[in-house]
Order: sequence, then C-alpha cells, then structure tokens
Amino acid sequence: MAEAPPRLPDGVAPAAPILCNEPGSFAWGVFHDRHPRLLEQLCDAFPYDADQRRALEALLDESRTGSVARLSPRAHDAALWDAWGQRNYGRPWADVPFLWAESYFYRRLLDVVGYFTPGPWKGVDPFAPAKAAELASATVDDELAALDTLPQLANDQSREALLASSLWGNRADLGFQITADAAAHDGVDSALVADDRARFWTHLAESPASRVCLVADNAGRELLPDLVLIDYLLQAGLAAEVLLQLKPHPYYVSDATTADTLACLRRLTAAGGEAARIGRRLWAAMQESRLMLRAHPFACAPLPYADMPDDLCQDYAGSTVTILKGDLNYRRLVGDLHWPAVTPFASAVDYFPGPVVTLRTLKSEAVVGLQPSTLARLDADVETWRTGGTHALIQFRQ
Ligand SMILES: O=P(O)(O)OC[C@@]1(O)O[C@H](CO)[C@@H](O)[C@@H]1O
Repeated sequence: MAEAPPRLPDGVAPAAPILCNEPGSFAWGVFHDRHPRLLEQLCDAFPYDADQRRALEALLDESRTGSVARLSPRAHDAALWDAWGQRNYGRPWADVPFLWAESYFYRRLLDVVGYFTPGPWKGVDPFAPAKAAELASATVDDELAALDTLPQLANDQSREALLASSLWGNRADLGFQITADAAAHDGVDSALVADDRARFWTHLAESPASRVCLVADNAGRELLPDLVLIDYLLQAGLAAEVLLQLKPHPYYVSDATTADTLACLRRLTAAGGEAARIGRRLWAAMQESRLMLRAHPFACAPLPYADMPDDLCQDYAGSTVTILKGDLNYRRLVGDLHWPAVTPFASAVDYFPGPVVTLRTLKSEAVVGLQPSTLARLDADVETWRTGGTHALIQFRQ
C-alpha cells in the first residue's frame, strides 16, 4: 500500500518517491540533523528515566543506520501500521519513502516515551512544553493585539490579511525551527511562487455557503490565524459550517490536536479586544455545531491523500472547498515525489474528490504547478527556495 504507484492522469509521467538515502539532501538532513536535536530537546524538557533515554537513543540509531522494525503487535494501532507499511519492515530506513519513514519515526517516538502505554506517561504529549511556551509568548500577545485593527479594514483588505496570516503562520512550525537558520532569511524577500488566491475567493463567493473543510497543520502561531480565518468565513457567510480536521495524537512536533485547539480558543478569549470577540464567536460556533472538530487516524498516516479512506473522501467531496494547510499536507496531497516543478497542479491533484486550496510555506523538496519562468528565476537566485521557509504558495483546483 505504501508504495503503490501514484494514480496519475493521462499524459503525466510518474515521478520517483523522495527517499532519505542521499547524504546532504533535505530528507537525509531530517534524520541526521533535525531528529538528534529534537531528541535532545525532549530530554531537556522531561526527566525521562534511563530506560526511556536508552530507547530514544536506540530509535535514533535504528532510523539512521538500521532497518525498520515493526510496532509491537500489542500496540492499539498495530493492524493499521501493518497495512500501512507491510513493504517497508525489515528494509533499511534510508531506502523507504521519506514520507513514510518520517511519519513512522514520530509513531515510534510516542511508543518510546510511553504515550500509548498504560502507565504514568500515558497521554503525556512530549511536545507540549514547546507548544505551551510558544502559545504563551509575547509574540503571540502582539499578534493577538494586532487583530484590534481588523474592524477598521474594508472587507477585501481583511480577507487578504487573514489569508496571508494563515499562510505565513505555517512558517511558525516548531519542527522546522529546530534546524531552520534564521539568518538565512535575512535579505531574502518572502514571496509567493504560485498565487491562485483570486480564483479561490471567486469560487467561495460563487458557491452557496455550505461546508468548508480546513485541514490544520501546526498548533499555536499557525492555528490561531487559521481559527481567525474560520471565524471570518463563518461571519462573512462564505461557510455555513466548518469542519476542522486535527491530528488524533501528537505528531511532527507542533501539529495541532484537539487539546491544542482548545488551548488556542482559551488564549483568544483571554486576550481581550477583537481576539476575545473572535474566540467567543468560535466557542459558540462549536456549541452550535457550526464549527466541528475531527481527528481521523488517517491524519497521522504515512500515506499520500491519494490513498485516503472513503469516509474522508466523503468529507472532502461534500465541502465547498478543502483548505489544506502546511508543508506535510502538501507533500501528502501531491505525493512526496520528485515531480518536475512545472507539472500542472491540477494534474497532480486530479484524484482529489472536491475543490481544494493549499496554503503552504515551502519547507521540503516536492513542488508542482510553477511557471517555467518562475522556476528558472528561483533556481538562479535562491539556493534554498524549496526548503528554507522563505517562499510560499497558494494553489487552487476547482
Ligand atoms: O507540515 P509543516 O508543519 O508545514 O512542515 C513539516 C516539516 O517541518 O517537517 C517535514 C520535514 O521534517 C517537512 O514537511 C517540513 O519541513
């Protein structure tokens, strides 16, 4: 299942999956640079005992130099992972698709720290300290205070500002920040490499307001502007209801769970001013089932969206539009493949069951839908445009 060839429309050539076996590649760096630093952070944040620390070290070794071991058959989701990864167990980690390997690394990490195991560590989110610190930060105070200017803006100004905040909020991803070089952003203009925003707004305006689905990515500084955007869609009558899809458990450091969403709602309501008004409206929208939360197991699956189960397919098919947030959701949407970057977006996402828009800052290799001139300029001017978080895209398919 994990390595089924991607379903492609006629005329689109198959592309090879991105692996992590090439020293110096982005994917290789995630396993050899980002993950060791992540585990150091965890050991600083929690008084893990010697067994837990040894197991973390063993996971790191296995994932950098060893072969993929199976989950314990006693794990609550062993059957799911058997189905999701049957071709990969026993093979070197470096030779299995990056998309699969990285996702499985986070699943194994939760095992090591006892997240799912009955006992004292059950349910303790290993990323909670980092997420809580970000949410409590003065930067968030400033971002929430800035919402007080919203009522003075004209409608088209506020909608553009809110879409931009939700888009660029994706840069505040705590996994990415472990290894991101802040200095590398200096002097580089943040820029959109594809911009289908006008078509997206036109589509929403021309569709009878029904359900919008927002597939969340990171908590905190990304989820807050996502929630503000949701409030705008509901208030402006562009959505009658919103389905917010979250992760069922901690994932990729800062990915948003239900607990993170409730923390954001409390942060909004406690902030005063416009932020509090938005927070109270969202609270009421949840009580009235106009804002609904979903945490499907497939949200943490190591697979592309082309392999989505039927119930998710129905969620997307029944929505005016699905807003997919962030880098990993983009990788899953197009398949984490070595696409020619000029492959049309609509061809790569041909299978998706309804209108879809993706809001993503570029933090990994896979990309489609670029104009040849844009690609040539980026390749000539900015060495790390694909992975540095300095560039972003808004791509829409009706
Ligand atoms: O999905 P997000 O939060 O925007 O990004 C996830 C990320 O930090 O993790 C992956 C590599 O570790 C990449 O997809 C990206 O760099």
